[in-house]
Amino acid sequence: MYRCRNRAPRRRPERSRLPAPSSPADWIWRPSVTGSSFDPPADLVPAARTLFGARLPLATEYARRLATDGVVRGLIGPRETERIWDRHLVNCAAVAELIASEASTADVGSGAGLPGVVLAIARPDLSVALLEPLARRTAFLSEVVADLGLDNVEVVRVRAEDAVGKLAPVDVVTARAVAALDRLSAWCLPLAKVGGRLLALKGATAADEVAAHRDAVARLGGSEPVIRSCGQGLLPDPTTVVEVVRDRDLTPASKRERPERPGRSRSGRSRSGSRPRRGA
Ligand SMILES: C[S@@+](CC[C@H](N)C(=O)[O-])C[C@H]1O[C@@H](n2cnc3c(N)ncnc32)[C@H](O)[C@@H]1O
Repeated sequence: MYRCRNRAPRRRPERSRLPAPSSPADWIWRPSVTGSSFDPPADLVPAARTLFGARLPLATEYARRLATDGVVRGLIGPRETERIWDRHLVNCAAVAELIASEASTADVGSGAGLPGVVLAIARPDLSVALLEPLARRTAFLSEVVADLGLDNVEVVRVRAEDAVGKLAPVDVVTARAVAALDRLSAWCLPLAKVGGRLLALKGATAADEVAAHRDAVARLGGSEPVIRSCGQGLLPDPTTVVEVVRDRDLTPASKRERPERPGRSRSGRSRSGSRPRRGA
């Protein structure tokens, strides 16, 4: 059952094997250059400046939200607070180098906003739809998007497989830690335009996943997966991404988005609200 966003936040993280969040005073931070404990650690400042530019303060505010609210509300593990910047912010922002300017994107299984919110901060030219089925997470995402003033982001509470035909096909679908490559391709490729791409942030399992699932990806209308490394020369630990191009449209006609006829809404009513005349 979904929680009401007005209720007191749950105190324990979702995975019960994780310890309960400690108080902010117990969090371990690497040295900061400007004195705020939520700033990037000194060794990541050059990368953070390159990736976020003038929007670095927004990224820092997002880091603060993840490390405070995000932990208290069980959206991110308490141990993640000490690696918010390397494992989450710069790691996700590095993927922006694979995305063309002004692209439309959808982040499937966005969770607390990774990588979608990070990409929206780093790249205000993108439009970003955050797709997430769990109400508690979409509540957090909506608050963050409003508080950070991210006007290039839309939060959509939906399962990826139910979004086909409801969301206009996008140039790029991103996903991190959501599903294995075969299931991910089944969910994500139908959300991309033909010629659009799935960028799956995969880490060390990338090569094994490609070997295990390339046939399934081809059957789902995807290209041969290519492994990309993002943030080379910038990050101590570059981000590994599996890229799949949507080669073919295998979406059943019944699930495709139906373009509106000029002057008519989908209900069959004209924009003025009257029913079309027979034979008109
Ligand atoms: C392990 S979390 C990863 C969250 C985030 N991407 C990250 O890297 O921190 C997986 C997320 O996928 C979401 N998810 C699971 N099944 C999904 C589906 N069918 N469609 C969209 N999201 C889904 C979950 O609700 C959850 O938020």
